Amino acid sequence: MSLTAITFFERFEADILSGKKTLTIRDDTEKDFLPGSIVQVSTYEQNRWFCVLKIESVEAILFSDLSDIHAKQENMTLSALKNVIKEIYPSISHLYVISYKLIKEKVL
Ligand SMILES: CC(=O)Nc1ccn([C@H]2C[C@H](O)[C@@H](CO)O2)c(=O)n1
Repeated sequence: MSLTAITFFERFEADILSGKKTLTIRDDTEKDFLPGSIVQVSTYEQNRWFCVLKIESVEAILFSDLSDIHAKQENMTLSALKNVIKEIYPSISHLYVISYKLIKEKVL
């Protein structure tokens, strides 16, 4: 069964809405997004909807293989990205790179 919703920490909302952040790296509980599918996006903290994304790809990756290319698409340095991932997923080495496209922004 493919997933149809995802949450992000509020602190990443602006980067997603501006198009600066075009991928996220998750553990295997969030690997089942279907490329081409439409996903509703809310904040983790308040479950507040803020946009719609189209999934482009889902690819397995080892933590040790994360590179500057992934960091750039997260709008972070590689060391900042690795620190964020270590905080969220301590001691998990098998991860998934989920690439997406912003298709609908929040209308104020
Ligand atoms: C519940 C949960 O895990 N939520 C997450 C997980 C990851 N992110 C962001 C943080 C980084 O930018 C990438 C790397 O995992 O994805 C998130 O916003 N919320």
